Amino acid sequence: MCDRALPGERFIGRVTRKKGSYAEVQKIKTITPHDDLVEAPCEYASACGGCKMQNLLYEAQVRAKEQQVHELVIHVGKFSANDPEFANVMKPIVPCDIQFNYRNKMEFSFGTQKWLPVEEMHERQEGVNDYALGLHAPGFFDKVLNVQKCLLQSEAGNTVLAIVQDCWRDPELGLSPFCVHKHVGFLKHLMLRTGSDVKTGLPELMVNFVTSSYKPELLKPIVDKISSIPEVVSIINNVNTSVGNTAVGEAEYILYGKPSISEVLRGITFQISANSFFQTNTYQAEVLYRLIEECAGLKGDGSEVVLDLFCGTGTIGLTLAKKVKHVYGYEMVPQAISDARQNAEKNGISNATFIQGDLNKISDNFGDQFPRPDIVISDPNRPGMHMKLIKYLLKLRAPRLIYVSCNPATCARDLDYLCHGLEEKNIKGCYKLKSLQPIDMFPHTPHIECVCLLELE
Ligand SMILES: C[S@@+](CC[C@H](N)C(=O)[O-])C[C@H]1O[C@@H](n2cnc3c(N)ncnc32)[C@H](O)[C@@H]1O
Repeated sequence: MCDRALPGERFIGRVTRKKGSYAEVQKIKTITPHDDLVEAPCEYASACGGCKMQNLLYEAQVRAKEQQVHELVIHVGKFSANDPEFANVMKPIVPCDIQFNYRNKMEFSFGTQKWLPVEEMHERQEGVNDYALGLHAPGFFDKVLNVQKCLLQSEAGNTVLAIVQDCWRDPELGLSPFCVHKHVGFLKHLMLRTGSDVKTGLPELMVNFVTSSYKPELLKPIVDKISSIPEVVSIINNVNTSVGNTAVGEAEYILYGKPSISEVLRGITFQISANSFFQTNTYQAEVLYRLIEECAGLKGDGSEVVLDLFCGTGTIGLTLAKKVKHVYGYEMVPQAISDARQNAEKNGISNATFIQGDLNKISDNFGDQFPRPDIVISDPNRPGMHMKLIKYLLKLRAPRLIYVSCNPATCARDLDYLCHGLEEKNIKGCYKLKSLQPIDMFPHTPHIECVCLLELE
């Protein structure tokens, strides 16, 4: 593993960590650059931890992602490339047609220590504050790269960011960034979410200030400025009094406008509140959900039961609900469950039930609340599925299982358990991998999404 090394590039590196056949390498000098090297359009690309592949031609980015999925499926998933069916199973990656302004959510941090590249260190002045608003420098929880603009977020998001950048350091406002070492200061994060007005289709924006205490009078001057932007329909204040620096607050206040924004996916309208999960690339989520529906192979006669695991705000299940008998969704975050129920109601969907629960801690009676599903959709976050859930699914033996994953490494591991079992734990696999479709949801970043179809053997 080497940060910022491009696939195919030849370079000199220093091994910084080694364990068995795994090594971490720090790049020192490029010998032969990658053939598809391009100039990154973003001025922060070389320092920001987000777009690590922006200096690689987009076509080469997706080729590299596809290759990575292939290798993981073979080495971690233990599927054989010599199997004549393997080539049919592995589908070519679906690229994203929109490579900039695609993110509907950005979380910027306020920091007391601005991160500067070595060549700009001399600009630092004694006694002058070093405050920053932007993205964490890779590997530093306390240093923030100051950014004026992010090419991945919406234009409206960049307008708000520019206004906040313009005024938040003004001493007259009395605002201070939260210091992660001393645990003092007020402003923790600025979260920007973009949705779209259901009637007009125009962008609508939620601005969420995460602060260490509730002092609306301190935010009022900034709130007054940004609420004048027509796209801004919601300004929220999440208060997080803990010493931790997460963006989720224990209390939420509305400073302006609505408590949530909306977005339309596959004809269904979704309400999105400040802390609920929603696919971050709306354009490509439309493509992803179409692929999931194709994999589901629904009969369309309203006879099938779908179990939607890790359902978030119910998006996948709700887009299928009109064609099936019933959807049962499971999710850990109570706010997401409440959004899912409201989303069902607002769209006139009465055949969907959403249940809050931790899928890492399922008990022996898990499953008593729903009939045996015809189709299971599982969309866990990066750590993948807990062994308890995998054992449950192997016992449940639903005819079709669609595994949606944002981490091909844990996806390959879980596919191995589901298809090949785990001998040392006496677990027998019972599924056959029918197709694995990588899809690029996040151009310029190393992230890869996969949709896998498994059928009962
Ligand atoms: C990748 S998201 C998928 C959300 C949804 N399927 C969608 O497409 O919008 C994963 C979801 O799993 C939820 N989650 C994470 N760990 C969980 C757990 N242990 N039990 C239940 N839900 C969990 C997260 O809150 C998040 O909403």
